[in-house]
Amino acid sequence: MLVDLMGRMDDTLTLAIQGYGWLPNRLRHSPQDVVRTRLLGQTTVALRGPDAARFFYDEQHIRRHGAIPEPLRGTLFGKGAVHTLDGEPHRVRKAMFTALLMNGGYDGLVERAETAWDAATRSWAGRQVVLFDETAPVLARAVCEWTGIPVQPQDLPALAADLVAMVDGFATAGPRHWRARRARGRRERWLADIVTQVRRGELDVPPGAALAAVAAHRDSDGELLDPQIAAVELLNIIRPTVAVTWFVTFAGHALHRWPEHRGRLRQGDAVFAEAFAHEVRRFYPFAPFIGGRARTDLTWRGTDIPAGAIVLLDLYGQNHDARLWPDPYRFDPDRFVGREIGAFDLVPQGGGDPRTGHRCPGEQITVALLKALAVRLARLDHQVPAQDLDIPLHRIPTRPVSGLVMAVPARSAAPLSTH
Ligand code: HEM
Repeated sequence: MLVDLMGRMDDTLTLAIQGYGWLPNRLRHSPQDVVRTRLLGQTTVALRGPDAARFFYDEQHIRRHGAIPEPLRGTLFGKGAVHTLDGEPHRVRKAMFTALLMNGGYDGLVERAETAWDAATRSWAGRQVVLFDETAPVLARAVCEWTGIPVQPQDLPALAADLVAMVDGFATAGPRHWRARRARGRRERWLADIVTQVRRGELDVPPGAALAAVAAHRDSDGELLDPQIAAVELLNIIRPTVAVTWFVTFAGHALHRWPEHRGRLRQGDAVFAEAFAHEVRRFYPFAPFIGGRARTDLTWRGTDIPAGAIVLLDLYGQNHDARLWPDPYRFDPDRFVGREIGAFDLVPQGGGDPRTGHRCPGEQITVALLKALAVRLARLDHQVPAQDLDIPLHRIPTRPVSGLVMAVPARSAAPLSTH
């Protein structure tokens, strides 16, 4: 921890050094699960636990406008994104996402991902492949087909690389960050142009496809989205879908480390596959925390939170809290078999109600894709040769260093159906 010129402690450097460990380390010594510190020179209060999540997701307490620092807006989310809205403008924009992404709105996406995966695995026969690198174009193909965004097959690898770069570079300075910014600029221009073509009737889009819905969406002011903002929101569908690559790679890691889970997945046990997907999302590190700003002067468990202060909710720490998850560092999908998951318990993608709050609207899609691809991965005949499978916790976002190299024998080409 550093001390600023006024003698106040600032945790920015510690966060950069400790990554996922930073908040759990700071909160370990707080019986009230709250810690007050400074980030980027600003008062910051970090909270953990289901009650804290309820407090955090109360719109009377926390606003999102002005909460996301520019380096994150310029890479991960985009300027003017749904993530940064509050109140009625948020609800109207969010309704577009929940209609497209929840409760069967995503029909067809998983099937497309399975088809793309099967085509890819046929080309893996007799080769060594990197699971991370192979999965991203599979998901990019599936989500572009599903949203109606036109992409030539030969352009998919570059698109997948740009979408991965936007996620990979949000929490760092240096080359990864600049790669992310360039990727975002390039893809926003491309998609803004596509939206304009759709509006002019120059491009055919299947009715009901996400591209058509975003192009036609009207915000709470009754206006169509500026093409730039429409591009940002289309990226907020295709980028995180491709980000499921991280979880698929973690699933591959889990199957290698704990091969005893392979059998039930291979059999296509749907209840177990869903539990496995939840355990991957709980166990492995992805989103470390989320942030907002205090609307007014607040108090949480005796700690004052001044109006305007940054408020963080520790997602990674909550997903590894032994009070919620006994033996939290044991990878145990069975903990989710028969367990009702509360709205504020399992928070890899935020908490609360996605319809009214900022919780991720892509959670059902994430689980459905992960279930389907974990089953296929378990059925894929492959070896995991010696490699660096370390998952460094100081790096945000992290992944197995090798990306998970798999050696696929020549005769394992034929995929097995999950149906
Ligand atoms: C790869 C797995 C994913 C992870 C780890 C993840 C994580 C998150 C997190 C932590 C949030 C912020 C919640 C909050 O601020 O309260 C979020 C929001 C969001 N996610 Fe995801 N997500 C994933 C997949 C998806 C998918 C597949 C989609 C869409 C297809 C999606 C679309 C969104 C959108 C639009 C928001 C903004 C919601 C709002 O501000 O109201 N995410 N996600």
